[in-house]
Parts: sequence; C-alpha cells; structure tokens
Amino acid sequence: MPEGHVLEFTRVTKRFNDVTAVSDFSARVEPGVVTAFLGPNGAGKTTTLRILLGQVRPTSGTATIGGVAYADLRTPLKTIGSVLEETVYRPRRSAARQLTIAAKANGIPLSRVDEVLALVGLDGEREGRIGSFSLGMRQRLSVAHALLGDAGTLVFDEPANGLDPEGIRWMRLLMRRLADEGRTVLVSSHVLSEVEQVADHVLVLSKGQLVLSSGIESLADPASGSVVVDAADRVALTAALAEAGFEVEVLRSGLTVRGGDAKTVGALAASAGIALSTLVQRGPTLEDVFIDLVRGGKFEPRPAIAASDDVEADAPVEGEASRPDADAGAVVGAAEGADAGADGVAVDVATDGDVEASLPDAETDDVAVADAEGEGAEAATDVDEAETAASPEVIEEETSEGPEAPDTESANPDEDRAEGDDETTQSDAANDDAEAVDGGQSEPGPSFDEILFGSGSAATESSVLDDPAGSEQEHAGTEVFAGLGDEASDDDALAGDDSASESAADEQGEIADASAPESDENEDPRSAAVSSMLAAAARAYYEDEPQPYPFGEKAEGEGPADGEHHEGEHHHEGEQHHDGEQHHEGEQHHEGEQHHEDEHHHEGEHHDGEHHDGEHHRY
Ligand SMILES: Nc1ncnc2c1ncn2[C@@H]1O[C@H](COP(=O)(O)OP(=O)(O)OP(=O)(O)O)[C@@H](O)[C@H]1O
Repeated sequence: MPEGHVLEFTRVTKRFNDVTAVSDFSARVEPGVVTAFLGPNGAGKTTTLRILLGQVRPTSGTATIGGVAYADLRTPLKTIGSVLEETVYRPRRSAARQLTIAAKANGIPLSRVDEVLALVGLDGEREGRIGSFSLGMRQRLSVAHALLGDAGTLVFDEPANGLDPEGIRWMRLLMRRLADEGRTVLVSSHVLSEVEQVADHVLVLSKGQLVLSSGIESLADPASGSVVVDAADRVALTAALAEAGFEVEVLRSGLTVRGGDAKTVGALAASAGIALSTLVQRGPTLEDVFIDLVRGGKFEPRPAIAASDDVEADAPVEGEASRPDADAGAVVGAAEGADAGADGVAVDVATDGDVEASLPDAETDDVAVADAEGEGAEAATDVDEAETAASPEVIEEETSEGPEAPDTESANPDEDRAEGDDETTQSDAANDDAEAVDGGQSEPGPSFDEILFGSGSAATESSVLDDPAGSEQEHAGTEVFAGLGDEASDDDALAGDDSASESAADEQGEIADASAPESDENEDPRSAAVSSMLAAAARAYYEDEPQPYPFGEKAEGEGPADGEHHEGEHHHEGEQHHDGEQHHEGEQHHEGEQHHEDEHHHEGEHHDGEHHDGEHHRY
C-alpha cells in the first residue's frame, strides 16, 4: 500500500497581476488523515493546489510533495493523483481510452484502467465517449485518473461538484478510505458540510491567507455549539430569547440559538412560562467556530477527544445533525452575540447556502489573465484524439471570466439534514436563573460570509491558540492565523509588474522550483493525525460502502510512495491530470498542466468548463 507523503507549503505567494491569490501561505499536510482545505470562492484554494501540482508557478515560496517539487517527480501520477475543478477532456475519447493513454504515459499497467473504472462506477461506460458524460460521470472519471497510479497522495479540488448525493457520499467514503490506508488526502471545498463529515484536519484560507489550522476534534466543543429549541408558541419563545439577547435563527425544525447552552435556554423558557417541545444541544459546526473566532476569539480549541472510539458516540450524530438547515428561515434576533467583540454585521449566519450566496462578487473581477491561450487550446480540442496528446482535459474556449462562474452544484446533499435530531429533550428545567445570557447589549456579530471574506471587520491579529491539552496528536493543534479581514497584506503585493511574472511563469521547467522544502519558520500548523469525531462518523458509513476498493498490488514496478525518482519519466510528462503526457504536447492550455499554466488553466477551465458545461462552481 503506498504511503502518503507530507505536503509542505512554505511561504507560498501567488500574484496574478494585481490580484494576490495566495499570500504567504505555509502549511503542512500529513499523511493518514483527510485534510480539508476550506475557504470561500476565490480564497485561493485552487491556485494553491495548482502550485502544488506544478501547474502554476508561485511568485515566491515552495510547495513540495514528500520534500520534492512536483516538477521533479519522475512519475508524478504514481506519486500524487489529483482531481481538479472543471477538468476538461477530449470529448471524443472514450473513458477507457483516456485512462489508457495516461497509463501508458506513466508506465502503469493497463490492467489498472479497468480497475479504476470499476472503482469509480464507470465500468459500464468503458467505451462511452467522454463528451456524452454527465458532469458527475466526468468527475468520476477524474477520480479514476487520479487513482490510476495508486499514488500515496491524492488531491481533490471541490470533488463534490457534479455529484449527486450518493456520489458525494461515495466520494467521502473514498477519501476516508484513502486516508485510512495511510495516504495523504487533501480536499478543498467551500461547502462546509462536506468537510465536516470527513475531515480530520482543517486548513481555512481566506483571501489567500491561512487563517486557521486545526484538528476537527479540537473544534468539536459541544459547549460552543448552539441549541435547537422549539415550542408550540414559537413567537413567544422567539421573543423571549431575543429579549434575553440571544441570537436566534428560525429554522424549519425549530429555533437555533447561538451563544447559550441548553440549560440556560431551558431555564429562560421556563421562567417565561413557555413549554418547550424541543431542546437539543448541538455541537458546533465550522460556522459556529468561525463566528466564534471572530467574535473576540472566543473559540478555544477543545482538548482533542481522543481516539476514534469514544468519539464515535457523540460526534457522528452531532456532526450531521448539527448542520443548520439551509437557512430556511429568517434570522431573527440577531442581537447580541455573546461578546460583542465584533462589529456589527448581520447575523444570519449561515449555512452553506449563505456562504455560497455571498461569494458572488468577491473576486470576480480580477480575473485578468492570460491571453490568447485559450483559443489555441481549443482548437486542439477536437483535433485531438490522437492520443498524441494525452491531455485529458480539453475544453473549448476560454472566456474570460474564469473565476466567477456560477456554481452549479452547490448541491449540498446535506442541506436539509438539519437538525433531524430533534429528539426533543424536553427540558423542564426548573432552573429559573436563566441568566439571560450575557447581556443584551451586544451588537450583532459578523456573518460567516463576512468572516471569511473579511469584508467587515473582524479578525483579530493572528492569534495562535494554544493547543488543547493532549492535543499533540498530530492534527490536533489548532492555530488561528492572521486576521481574516486584513486585506492589507494582499495589497502590498499587488505589483503591477507581475504580469511579467505571469508570462514568465511559463518557463515550464521551473514551475515549482524544485527547491527543497525550505524550512519554513514557524508556521507549521498542524500536528498530528487523529481521527476526529466526524471522521468517525464517516467511518461508520464506510462500513456500508458497497464498492470494493481494488487497489492493491498491481502495478509492477511502480513504487508508490516516494514517488520521486523512480522511473524515468520526467515531470514534464504532465501526468497531472489525466494523461500524464508531457506538457510539451499541445494540450497545455487545455489541460492546464503546462507552463503557461497559471493563467491558462484557470482560464481554460473556468471558461471552458463552466460556460460550456455549466459545471462551475464559481460565482
Ligand atoms: N489565471 C488567473 N489569472 C488571474 N487571476 C486569477 C487566476 N486564477 C485565479 N485568479 C484569481 O485568484 C483568486 C483565487 O482564485 P482561486 O481559483 O485560487 O480561488 P478558490 O479558492 O479556488 O475559489 P473557488 O472556490 O471558487 O474555486 C481569485 O481572485 C481569482 O480571480
């Protein structure tokens, strides 16, 4: 079984003309766990991953896989497999053909093609033309490609896109399994719920900067979550809570109260003479954490809940249950958040839905990018076939609005799960002293969107939270980085001249300088791996997972792990995505593997993928 590699990002910065997509990003991603790379649209996740994959040359800094830059890997596909957003394929190729080309280019036994096709559920589409595939099928094909080399490291960029609920679940289980096998799994997402259910460790990126690195278990402090409460007289209950200064969200299944615990809320209701029909203490969602974080740094990592076992009990349930339902409802009270630290902002927190919604504008405009490449690329498209090129991803033209594409799949499967847990824990709690929460003076705290976008105020200065006791476990550490709201940092960077760098960036060879991982100073968040509560939940599902996982021996000669220098292929081979053919080929643009990468890819993908296929996630 291939072993995972440590991914090391050292002070990575990437500027696209006047846009700083990634700013001084340092992080270490460990094997054996699922690390979620979280952030809103435009935060810089894709750019960071592309830098790791040698598709975009960083303006500064390094990104390495097991200490080796992508460009220096001899057999990339055997070292790191990736599923990037909006991958483009040659429409006339069959799935099997596509994978066969990649296998050949990477010295992978052709028998592996059918294996991975079966693994992703496309065995029945072996000869089907990719152009006729649905978005979800293409996504599965991308996964098949990523798994082709049985690599020890897998990178998924918004993998849920295009997948139906079952597909998303399948994807989660797959990631869980890969991590459990000791591989390194890095998955980006802007949909919190997806991450919560499978991640062991979370890296949060906001406006190109790492703002939080934490083990999921450290975030799972039930006390920092919220309370779901309901009563026949919901109006009266809402009023009482609002009056007491609680922030309340009205959801389909009840009211979600932030800033207090079940005991307090129950007591408050009792003193107001309101009979409750539901009272449930929920664990915190990532949203809760972020909100808390910004509100004066209330968030404090919780001692890592040790091992998986215990974890199972609580977490799982909570994990899912906790998700606030897609805002079904209107935010009500808002008033005071616990501490008034934050500046005013609307309070409606929530749900993924919100998150997405808000993104819209953000970075849309910036796109600037590369020029012409698009076309060239396209042209190739059809031409294609020829296995010549190998690049799998072709697309059609580029438009220019890369980044913003509308997100199709927002589809959060879980959306509604909501607090299905309404197990009514009727609390009659007689306690009267419902100290109505901390004063009602509060000002509304910032919304989750604000927090992530930093639009509002927010963030404190990088404060590093202590590691929860006993959290030395690898990933248990939690670090909160620089203020989310700081835009300053970025700006400085905006050197108009970068353009030069861009174009220059193409000098393939260098993309991702091989420079070994320079020891980055301090920031190396994370610590070790530990199974989180949520991971435990995922594992639970895992049991039912129907699909076999045909990895195993295979591949003669492909040494998994080190990936480094085994065979003799050059990095240039461009295995990255699909085929693993050299960049020199001609698909460059399309595929985005080449030098010109930077812009190309993005553009290509975005445009192509998006427009044409409508699969985009961006806004
Ligand atoms: N080739 C490019 N040329 C110019 N700007 C770019 C290019 N690629 C990305 N950007 C900009 O860099 C920023 C980060 O984009 P990136 O795609 O990395 O974000 P993301 O976090 O992956 O977003 P999403 O969740 O929407 O995929 C955005 O402002 C985007 O417009």
